[in-house]
Amino acid sequence: MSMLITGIKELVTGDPEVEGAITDPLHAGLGVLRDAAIVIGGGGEDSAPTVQWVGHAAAAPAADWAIDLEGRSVVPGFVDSHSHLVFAGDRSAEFAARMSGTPYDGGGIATTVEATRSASDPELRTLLQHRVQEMRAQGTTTVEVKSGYGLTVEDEVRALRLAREVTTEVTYLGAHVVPPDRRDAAGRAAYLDLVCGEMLEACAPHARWIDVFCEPASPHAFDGEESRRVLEAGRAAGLELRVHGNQLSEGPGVQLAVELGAASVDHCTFLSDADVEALAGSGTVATLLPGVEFSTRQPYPDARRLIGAGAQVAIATDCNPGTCYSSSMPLMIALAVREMGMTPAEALRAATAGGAAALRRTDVGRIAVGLRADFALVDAPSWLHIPYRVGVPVVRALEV
Ligand SMILES: N=CN[C@@H](CCC(=O)O)C(=O)O
Ligand SMILES: [Zn+2]
Repeated sequence: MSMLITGIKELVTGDPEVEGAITDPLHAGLGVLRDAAIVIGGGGEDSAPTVQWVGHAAAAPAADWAIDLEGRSVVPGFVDSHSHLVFAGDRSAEFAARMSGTPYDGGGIATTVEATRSASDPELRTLLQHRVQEMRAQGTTTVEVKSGYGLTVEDEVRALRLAREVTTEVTYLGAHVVPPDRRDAAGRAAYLDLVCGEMLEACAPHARWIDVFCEPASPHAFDGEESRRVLEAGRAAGLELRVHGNQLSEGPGVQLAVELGAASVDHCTFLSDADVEALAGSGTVATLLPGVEFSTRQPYPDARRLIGAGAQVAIATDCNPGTCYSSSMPLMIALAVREMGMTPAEALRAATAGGAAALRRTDVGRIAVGLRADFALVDAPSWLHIPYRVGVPVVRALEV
């Protein structure tokens, strides 16, 4: 069975080469078709429908069924390549303190670890499912989910098992922080042994990725050498690499990520010229998390400097209880445009194809023949309404 989706005022394909795409600078890199249609087909119990045809509505082939979007717009489903959705507890008071000047240093993570360990599986599952639904309701169709609020073998495995119920993009983050009861030198060394040994062995079968919070400026996180050890152990266990780097200060995270061939280094708030240069010539995506800067009152990363140098950029929510409790990719797009100087087209691309690159995925982030039918519906005549109508729920995942 095939279905024709027609009445699309603007269709963002993400393929700049698509025939008939608008060529002006406002739409650069997006492959936008006006008055467009899509035909999807296939799919069944175990597989999603795929795109069979994309083009101007006037040239659309017949299909078994048709739906008319009556002048709304369609974009690729957002790819949120960085989130920490498996947690319990509340840290709103920490947010309030930051708004009146208390700096973020990662110390609050311990509060979430305690609450998460105390929650039952059904409680955590319900919280996780609710957050994923919240994301879909705002246009996100692919999400990466990290562990990192368990910090024992059992609790990290549990977080990964739960994450695997909602996504294939599961990340082992035992190296989020050193647990508070292990902060002396011996305890720290023993925790690192655990993260790279028994905990890794138990977690690797449940994850695709390994991540580390590389931040020498935080007493809770890991320095360059510790991070290298974590990443190399993860790689030896068959995991692919991603890094939290350069969030609170210039540091070794970016260089390490590039050197080890990580798919992405995330935050990139404080970068040296050498960091920018390294990213520009690399296969490592710079993932920017503007909601973190919003919620921690930090300066925003310099997206123009990265884009100008030729680095590949993604944006993601980092949805977590500490630095950014927002699941909204539309808000991240708006912040990227308003606060980081990205054009609307660059921001939308970073939230779709950029996120896909950060997850090394070629099957999402674009709308093209042969790819999964993975779309978000914009209740407006133009995709530009995503940042333009900031705070208004104009975009949601399109269920087909
Ligand atoms: N910086 C490290 N981890 C998270 C924050 C976690 C938390 O504060 O609970 C982040 O990406 O910002
Ligand atoms: Zn994070």
